[in-house]
Amino acid sequence: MAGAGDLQELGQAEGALGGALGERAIDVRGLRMRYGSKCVLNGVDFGVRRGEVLALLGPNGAGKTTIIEIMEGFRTCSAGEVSVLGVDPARGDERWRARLGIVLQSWRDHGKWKVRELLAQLGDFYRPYSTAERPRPRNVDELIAMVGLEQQADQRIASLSGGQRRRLDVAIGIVGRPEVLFLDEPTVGFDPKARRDFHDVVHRLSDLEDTTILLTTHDLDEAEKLSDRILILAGGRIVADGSADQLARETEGKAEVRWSVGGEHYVHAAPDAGVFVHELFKQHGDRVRDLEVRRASLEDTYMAMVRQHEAGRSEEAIAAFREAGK
Ligand SMILES: Nc1ncnc2c1ncn2[C@@H]1O[C@H](COP(=O)(O)OP(=O)(O)OP(=O)(O)O)[C@@H](O)[C@H]1O
Repeated sequence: MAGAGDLQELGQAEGALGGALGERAIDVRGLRMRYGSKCVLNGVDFGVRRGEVLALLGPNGAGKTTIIEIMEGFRTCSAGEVSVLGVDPARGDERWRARLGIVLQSWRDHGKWKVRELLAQLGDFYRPYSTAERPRPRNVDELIAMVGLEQQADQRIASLSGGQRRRLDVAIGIVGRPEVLFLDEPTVGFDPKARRDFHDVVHRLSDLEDTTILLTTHDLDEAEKLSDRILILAGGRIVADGSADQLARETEGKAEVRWSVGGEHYVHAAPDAGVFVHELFKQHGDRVRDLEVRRASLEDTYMAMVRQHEAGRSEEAIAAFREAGK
């Protein structure tokens, strides 16, 4: 039977290319979670390398927040092994916690505080855990500029707009210069400029500070732009694991080829667009015009995987994914 363990091997092979397995910041094996009689996670395996940006995708209720909360130590899993920075989150102490950054979905109100005051206050928690490599906390003014809240720095939090509060959430998540950052739907409520600024922050954190980032999002375009690797969670299992390009290539999705000959327009879905286009030119030569090849997008891949799962065919989807990846 093809299972998430096989996909894990795929992830490991990929991980081995980018860095030694020992450099993993997060390791999850055989993770299971039940709420009462309801099984939400049914054997989840994956690893995340240091400095890697990983996007966790999946339909509403798939268990993404549950995974993140287990890794943060907020929830205890029903079974399996989880290691974050070499520590089981259920046993993580304050020193371990100070190495993490967390941006949750729900907003915890500190309405009476001013932006700068709150960040300075929260930053103090990290001061004892400062190292030469990671000075903690981050300078508050630099942080405020990083998330674009300069104009609101001395404003009360209760008076911020929804998007500005979300920027503050991100600032709170990174004030301690975390080694691992968890972002649960970080850009909900962001306008396009805030979204782009946030993408710059993520790239800066991973490229310049080697921060490992695990984020959940429903925005596939964002997942593709931000992450080195994407996991798709459905039916309590990881059903796909790879870069956006790999997922698009390795799913059974077909590329769409469009062209015209003698003024007539044609479209054809081809599993191997290269072979098809070669045949097309063999047949029609330079009479082929307006040639366009569109490979399966991440959205196509995502929809295909989730649809197969919903039709009760996730085993088949995993097997097809593995087969295509050989
Ligand atoms: N404390 C809880 N008690 C019982 N069931 C819960 C609890 N928390 C989550 N669940 C259930 O577990 C499932 C997974 O929830 P979770 O919030 O992890 O999903 P998600 O993938 O983050 O969803 P979304 O995309 O909607 O944020 C859901 O069916 C949810 O109803």
